[in-house]
Amino acid sequence: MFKNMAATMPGPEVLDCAGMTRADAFAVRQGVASLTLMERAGAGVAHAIMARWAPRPAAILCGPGNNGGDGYVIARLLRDAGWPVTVFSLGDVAALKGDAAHMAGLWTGAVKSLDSFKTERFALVVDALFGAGLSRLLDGMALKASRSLAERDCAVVAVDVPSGVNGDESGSEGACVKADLTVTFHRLKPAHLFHPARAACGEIIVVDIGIPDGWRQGAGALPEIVQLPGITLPDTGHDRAVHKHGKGRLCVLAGPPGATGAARLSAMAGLKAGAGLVTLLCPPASLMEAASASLAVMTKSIREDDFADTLSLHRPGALVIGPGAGLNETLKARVLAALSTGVQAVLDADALSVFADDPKALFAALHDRAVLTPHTGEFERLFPGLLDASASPLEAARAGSQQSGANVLLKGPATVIAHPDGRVAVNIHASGRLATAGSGDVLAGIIGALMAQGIAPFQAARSAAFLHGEAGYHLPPGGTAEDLLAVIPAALESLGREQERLLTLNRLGR
Ligand SMILES: NC(=O)C1=CN([C@@H]2O[C@H](COP(=O)(O)OP(=O)(O)OC[C@H]3O[C@@H](n4cnc5c(N)ncnc54)[C@H](OP(=O)(O)O)[C@@H]3O)[C@@H](O)[C@H]2O)[C@@H](O)CC1
Ligand SMILES: Nc1ncnc2c1ncn2[C@@H]1O[C@H](COP(=O)(O)OP(=O)(O)O)[C@@H](O)[C@H]1O
Ligand SMILES: [K+]
Repeated sequence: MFKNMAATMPGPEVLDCAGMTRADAFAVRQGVASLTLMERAGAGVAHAIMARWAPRPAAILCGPGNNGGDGYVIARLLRDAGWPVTVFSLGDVAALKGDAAHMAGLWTGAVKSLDSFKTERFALVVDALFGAGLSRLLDGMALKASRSLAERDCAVVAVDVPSGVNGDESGSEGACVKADLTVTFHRLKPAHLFHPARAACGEIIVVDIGIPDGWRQGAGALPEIVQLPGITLPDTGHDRAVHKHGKGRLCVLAGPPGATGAARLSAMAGLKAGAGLVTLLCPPASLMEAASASLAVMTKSIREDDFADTLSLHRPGALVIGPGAGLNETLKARVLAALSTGVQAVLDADALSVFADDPKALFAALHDRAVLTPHTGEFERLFPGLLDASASPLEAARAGSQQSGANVLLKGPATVIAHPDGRVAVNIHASGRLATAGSGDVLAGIIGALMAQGIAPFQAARSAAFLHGEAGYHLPPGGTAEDLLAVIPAALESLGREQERLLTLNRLGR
């Protein structure tokens, strides 16, 4: 079920271009020659190619900077391994500087102008035109080459990033190369995580180029990829010394009649994710609908005006508020009342959208015991323009969390979880089968359940995103949100088993 790239990653952090430059400079200060880093980078790409394809006519497209320098290393190593290699250069080879000039000097074959590059003569093309710090849109020969690659069915391998993609950015105004394989160095960059840039990368490999330990010094809190060893799962063992009230009480606010399905999904997800007791708090008119469709989930009728009192009566460890709740003033008042009690809360869907006209009123009441779970549309309503103004969802979620004072979980194929203190995590362990109505309601319930079981909100959100993602891999084709509920126990079981295996390996020192 672990169908992501975690297995090929040397470490969980995400580095932006500035961070990569700092790590590079650190390595050089520690005595690692930058030429050595470039040789290892090129070797990493050449080995990745040879592991996937038998020798075939290959074109290496080299740009004017160090990305092009890597290209000359790749050309030399492939040729030494018996590959028929042709090198094309964007610009004059004599104009290359530093390490790139040195590596070009070690290439003893011919160098043709990129202008003469024709895809139909090659079965594999290495894109070493521009690296992660792309400074402007592709144009001229580079644009022409990227277009011709898109028209032909040859394998394309991008060095560091597909040219046209900036490593810090999730998207670009302009054209970019579409790669089958992208080989990057040391750590993933934001562009490798978020669509549409991610879609241009194809398979992604991270190559260790030997930057010495210590490169993190002074880097601050780096965003990290959520990985199994770092998540906290509910205790689902057979220990008999437990009571349902000790396993976490979760409350979920139900919506008006005809719209209770979303809250019921959250509530059921809460039980499946290990909460001992889950109560749907129902407006009186919804009670029968909610009760008749729920067995293990409890239902309670609540009065119109005293939500804080309702919460003090039920004393939940956590509250989920928003799924199918209805956009009205009552919901606004209930969200603010809940926040004023300090209860740990997941604010989802309508609980976010209802503040579209006055997000500051929400922000003034928020605290770090709350988790906001917007998809991009809801995020835009709370933080107008922030996504567009940010290089990637990673930056947007970080800024949103700092503006609002709450944990923010920004949903998508890669989900970002940000804490107001600056910590950021990205979950990429998720199946596209999660793109089905109601799957976000299930996620909200899982987060609430983990918080109700005593897991701190940021950690609960990270862990829930990973568990929800794992459940997605257990979904059969055509699986709905109801099916997603049904596979949460299997997801818990497989993650628990894998975590146990990793712990055992760790104890054995392997
Ligand atoms: N850091 C490390 O540890 C390691 C890094 N390594 C490698 O180095 C790569 C980064 O190298 P880099 O900084 O030289 O950048 P790269 O893109 O090759 O060249 C910039 C040049 O391109 C130009 N230019 C930019 N956009 C353009 C456009 N659209 N159209 C036309 N021109 C454009 C730009 O021009 P300027 O903006 O200055 O006018 C400048 O001249 C990195 O991705 C990795 O592969 C490895 O060796 C391992 C160790
Ligand atoms: N293509 C995808 N790959 C992985 N996860 C996805 C994808 N599309 C959506 N998801 C996940 O599915 C959930 C959808 O939530 P949401 O947009 O709130 O849907 P709904 O409101 O219907 O419940 C989120 O957790 C999101 O991260
Ligand atoms: K490239």
